[in-house]
Amino acid sequence: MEDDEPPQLLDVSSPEAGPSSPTRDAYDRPKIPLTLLTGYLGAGKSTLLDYILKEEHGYKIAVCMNDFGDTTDIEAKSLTLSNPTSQTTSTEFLSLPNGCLCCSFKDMGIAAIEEMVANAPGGIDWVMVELTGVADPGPIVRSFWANEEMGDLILDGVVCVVDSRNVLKQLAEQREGDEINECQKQVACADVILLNKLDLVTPEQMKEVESTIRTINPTLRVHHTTHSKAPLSELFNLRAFSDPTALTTTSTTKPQEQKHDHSSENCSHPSHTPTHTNGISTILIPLPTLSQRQWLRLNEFLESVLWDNKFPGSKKACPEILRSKGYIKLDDGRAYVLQGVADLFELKELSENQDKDGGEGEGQGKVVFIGKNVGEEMKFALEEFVGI
Ligand SMILES: Nc1nc2c(ncn2[C@@H]2O[C@H](COP(=O)(O)OP(=O)(O)OP(=O)(O)O)[C@@H](O)[C@H]2O)c(=O)[nH]1
Repeated sequence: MEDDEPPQLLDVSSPEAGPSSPTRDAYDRPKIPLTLLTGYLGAGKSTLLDYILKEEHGYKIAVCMNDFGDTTDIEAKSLTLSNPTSQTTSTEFLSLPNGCLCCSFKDMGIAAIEEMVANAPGGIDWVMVELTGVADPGPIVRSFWANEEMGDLILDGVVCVVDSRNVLKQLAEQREGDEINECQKQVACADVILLNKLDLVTPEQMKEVESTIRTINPTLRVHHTTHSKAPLSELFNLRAFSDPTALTTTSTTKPQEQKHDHSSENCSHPSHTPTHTNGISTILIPLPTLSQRQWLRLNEFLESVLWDNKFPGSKKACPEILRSKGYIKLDDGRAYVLQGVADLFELKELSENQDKDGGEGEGQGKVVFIGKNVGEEMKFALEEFVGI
């Protein structure tokens, strides 16, 4: 997108979405969608929030930031505009001219965020929570997701901003005991990546960055940005934890493009052979239509691998899984989508409509595991245990 081009305001695929329906229910449930924002130190997270807080996009977004650090100008402006006579310097809670709310976020628990949203003047359409640059998003994603049943928020997706100039170096940073580093975890856990600082890399460097990022996480939607300027429609309504098309909509959007581009150059699909990058690897296991028995065996396999960290029926430890996704078809016509973050996973049955909406490639069942040293062993073990 060009600098002076207005952002795309609404996701037309989501008729409920929009500024005219502030209490809309994006999931047919009275819950407020929440986006987690990750990215390594200096990648451009605050720049993205700054952009969102200033743009006229029509959403009432509550933005929870780690601190107001780089946004003192917003703070000053909003305080002046909302209450010109006020001398207050409070940075607890700011109402911005475009309807957004901004709050300082330090060790703020989910309950506190929910309370803040419930008490927000005029209501809130969306919540964005920025994590620190060195945060491992896995446990945080897991907590928000686990809280959904009981809470008022629903996790829409994880957006990760990447400094395209430095990310290869950051991904390669060694940690004690060959641990997966934070940058790798952030990429592995993301649903959408902004390959930011496009102005600081050559097209060849960008290509290398994108291919490395996709090797770590082949299920990503990728946007190339400068100063984190991505249309909200590309960041919101991802339904990453409930969307049957999550595995088939990987795409790249370059700044001048408004729509997903599925050309072979820009669209990457998960590889069937494991791909390794700095200790993180990914495997896609194609699944045939499963019988009832095979379906139960698959459930057992997932429980053993994700909960007990073992291959079923064996004492052998299996690789640490950071993220799992899948689409499973049964021979009785049912279809399920698998979403997993670390040991937490969910198999959600798709309604006929959702399944029809699955888009290209939904006919092929598959499971994708992203984790440390995930290899063919995982594929062989699953195939043998499930009997496919
Ligand atoms: N040249 C260039 N600079 C950028 C771009 N995006 C952000 N920056 C600059 O990069 C620096 C870091 O950006 P921030 O938005 O503060 O990064 P952050 O991810 O919030 O950083 P932490 O809070 O340290 O985790 C700032 O000086 C931004 O102005 C870009 O696309 N191009």
